[in-house]
Amino acid sequence: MDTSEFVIGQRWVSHSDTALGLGIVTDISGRRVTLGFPAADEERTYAIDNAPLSRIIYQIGEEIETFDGERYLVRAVDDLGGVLMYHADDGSDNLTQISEVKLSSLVDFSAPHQRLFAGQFDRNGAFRLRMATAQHQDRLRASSAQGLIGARTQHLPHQIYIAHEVAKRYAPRVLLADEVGLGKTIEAGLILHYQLHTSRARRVLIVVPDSLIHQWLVEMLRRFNLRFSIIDQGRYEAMEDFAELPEEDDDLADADENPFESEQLALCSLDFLMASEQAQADAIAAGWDLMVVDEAHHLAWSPQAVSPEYRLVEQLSATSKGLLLLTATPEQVGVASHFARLRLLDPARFHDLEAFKEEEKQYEVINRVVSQISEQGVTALSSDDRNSLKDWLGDELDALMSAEQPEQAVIDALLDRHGTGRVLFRNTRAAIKGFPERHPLPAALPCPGIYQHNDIVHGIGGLTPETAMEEEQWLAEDPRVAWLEKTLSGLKPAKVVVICAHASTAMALEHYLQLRAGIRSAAFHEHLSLIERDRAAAYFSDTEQGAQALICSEIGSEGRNFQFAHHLILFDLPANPDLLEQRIGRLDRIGQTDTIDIHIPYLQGTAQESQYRWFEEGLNAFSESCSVGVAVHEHVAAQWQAAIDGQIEELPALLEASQKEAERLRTLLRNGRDALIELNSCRPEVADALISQIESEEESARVRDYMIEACDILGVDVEDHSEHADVLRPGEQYQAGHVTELPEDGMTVTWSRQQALEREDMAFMSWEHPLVTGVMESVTSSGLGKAALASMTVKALPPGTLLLEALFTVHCPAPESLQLSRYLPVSPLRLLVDVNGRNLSATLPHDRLNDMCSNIRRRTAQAIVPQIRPQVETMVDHAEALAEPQLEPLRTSALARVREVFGPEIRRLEAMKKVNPAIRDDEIGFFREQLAAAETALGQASLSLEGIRVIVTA
Ligand SMILES: Nc1ncnc2c1ncn2[C@@H]1O[C@H](COP(=O)(O)OP(=O)(O)OP(=O)(O)O)[C@@H](O)[C@H]1O
Repeated sequence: MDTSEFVIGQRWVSHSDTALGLGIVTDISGRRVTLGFPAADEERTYAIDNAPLSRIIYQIGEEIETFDGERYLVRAVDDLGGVLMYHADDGSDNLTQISEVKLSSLVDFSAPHQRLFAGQFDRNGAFRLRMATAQHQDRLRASSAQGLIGARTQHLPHQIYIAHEVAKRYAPRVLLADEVGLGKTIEAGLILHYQLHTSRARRVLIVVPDSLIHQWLVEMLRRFNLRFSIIDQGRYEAMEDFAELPEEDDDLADADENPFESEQLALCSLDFLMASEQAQADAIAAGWDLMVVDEAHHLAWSPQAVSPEYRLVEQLSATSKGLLLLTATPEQVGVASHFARLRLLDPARFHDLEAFKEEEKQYEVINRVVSQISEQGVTALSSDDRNSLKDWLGDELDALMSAEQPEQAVIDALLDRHGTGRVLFRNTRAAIKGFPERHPLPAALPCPGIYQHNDIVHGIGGLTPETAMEEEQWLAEDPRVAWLEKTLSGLKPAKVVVICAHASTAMALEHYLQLRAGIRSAAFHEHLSLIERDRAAAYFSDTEQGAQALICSEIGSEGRNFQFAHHLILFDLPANPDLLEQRIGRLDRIGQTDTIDIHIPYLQGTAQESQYRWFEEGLNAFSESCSVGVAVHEHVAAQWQAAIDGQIEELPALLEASQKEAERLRTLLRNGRDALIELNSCRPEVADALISQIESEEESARVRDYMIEACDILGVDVEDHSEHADVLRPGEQYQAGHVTELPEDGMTVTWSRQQALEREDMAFMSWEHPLVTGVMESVTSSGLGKAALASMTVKALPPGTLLLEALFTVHCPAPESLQLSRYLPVSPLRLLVDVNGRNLSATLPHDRLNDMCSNIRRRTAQAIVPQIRPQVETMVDHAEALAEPQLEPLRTSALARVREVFGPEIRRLEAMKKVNPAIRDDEIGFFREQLAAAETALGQASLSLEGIRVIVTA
């Protein structure tokens, strides 16, 4: 660089530190030049020979801005002794003279060629990364697997189906009611992940029982990378401590005034909310996009009595757009409560309990017609059935019959428009198959004198007679205690879950086993703090040093994962059959590999024996999951009470009546409601197609290849760990701003889903891991790789020939929630042109060019750029001219796709509304608004130049 190039007053930019802004030459002495950088309030001195500086000269037609913020268009440029004078237009054809000295120091060279001319160009690899990022983002956003690839879960069809079906809805409001242990938490997690990943939701509240807080926190993080914050009493107390700080710390206290507002992803327990009016008010005031309530059977409701829990969730759900209720036993507290939960989801549809009950009676007929259609086709229907169809589907039937696949169209319409199809999903073990057997092992024990003497072995209390006695006494004399000790010793070292109804029983048993019998055990009950409970569960799950037995009160029968154990001891039996199912469900869940032994000690001639026999012989509830227990109980309530009260002679009649009623209900449900719900809860062909799509996404486009290249460019060291696994660590050239999720001490990652399922200590690097999405977003939104210079040797081209490789993407300013990328993908368009405007894109594809290009030394490149500027500008013009005609077809097909998706959806919802008020007005309104907004946004779409690589032949 020649000294004479620098003149005081000139504007230059540092390409090694662009954040300094536009510098001004303030001093030249000897072989050194000094620049002031007003934007950064800094001064720097450089050796003239190798100053990393580029001269900034605006061209005719470009916009300039003065330091006082006025903007002008350059019309002419004069060189006055080395300092430029711009003749600029203020937009009203008034020409003003502006010396470059007066230019604003805040410069943003956003156009790729401006960056190139300002010396802000990168090496070849950065351009390649930019191109690859655009291509991957484009493919991923258009994929139906989007939102479902990031979870560390096995692909189970029933879960993937539900997740996809629910997550794609606007503000979904559904009841996830799979049988115990089939993965409702996972389904909810998948839905949350999808909605958050696609920006359909941002604020989420999860409400669960106290005992499940930690499990949810961990599951959301390790499986879905979702970081929830727990809001509990401790958080409020910490806020009070802040409030007492001196005044200058007030901001800190204010910021946290409503913790539900300051968290985007909040997790709290229903018990805590019930105990704190302040927390209730805060949670309601905060407003949510999506709320999840686990173990929703606790929300009891009847027309006469509404539980406080129900009332609270009702208020909360009114402030949340979406709502996911989870329960394995929807009818545990009766059909009225089940109806009331549906009412929470959709008050317009479920407003009348009696009408709901009446409607359920129709299900059998609907199911019969559905089966007939799927077996024989629509045309084979009898005229009676056709008339019924007409009644159910109204005028819409004709349109459905002329659909491409009329059978499927009619069945879909029936499932959609009738019953609980849209809001209720329930998968059963019977439908999913592959679950291990359950093996009941009863142990009849003599009733001890202490109980007989007090006559406390009958009635509901007779199920837990020990609670009426002194602890010392029953521990010594209740034969179940000695039996328990012996059974546990006999099963050693197998892990055993012991469940009893009351905390006092669990505590006494655990002390006894630990201290007197020397059996390693842990207690799990409501009198322990959350941390103590988690510690107990962790001690139990430890395979080497852990406890053999976990003695739980009833709170251990909900939600917890104990499938690594194969033995369950029911120290007593619950009165409610659904509670029995919940207890067994701790072991009988996804991941259970062995037959489950259910040990049932009971005292002969007492309520315990009647209850055991009722469950076993009346309901067959030990060997098989029983969904009709509560309904059967309602039917035989008087006989059951008599048997429990000690009228043993009533037992045979009770058992017979229960068997009959259970059979009748099972047949009814199999033919009616359950069949319809099952059809709606998993369509295997849709689920399989989705899974194939996810798998091919995982297999075809290798996230590892992409990330290895990104790591190389962003200064992250990649160390081989083992097959499928690497260790990522910040390296010497680490660009932290692009890799925000990488911890300082690095992380071990696996690229294989299978390994991720086995090795929880490794992060699962999928296309949806935050580290990967973070890198992609950062590459696209930053200037990295926007401009590059490369050299290439090709015999056919004379040295010094210039080529320009350009990357265009479609730019469509619209809210992310519109999801326009699904219809108008960024559609990366790559063009290769020469100075004469020849389109060489097909002759030299990107990959081939990559192999041929090599980097140019930075100093050489800096010297070349000013010389080739006019040719580069010409080539950019050529590329833009070639790109422009490609926009219209993209826009037209995007518009067609938007209409294709929204149009039928709106028509369908409108048709449904005529026969079924399940459809909310805001849902239809939402789709209409989305369509209108999408059409407007698409009209404004444009092509934007996102990157250039200038290639100079050598
Ligand atoms: N797709 C999956 N991949 C891996 N593990 C899974 C998957 N689905 C479920 N599991 C595991 O199976 C167990 C049961 O799942 P989950 O807790 O979601 O069931 P649930 O239906 O909510 O149970 P409950 O009715 O007891 O509340 C958990 O340990 C969960 O981690």
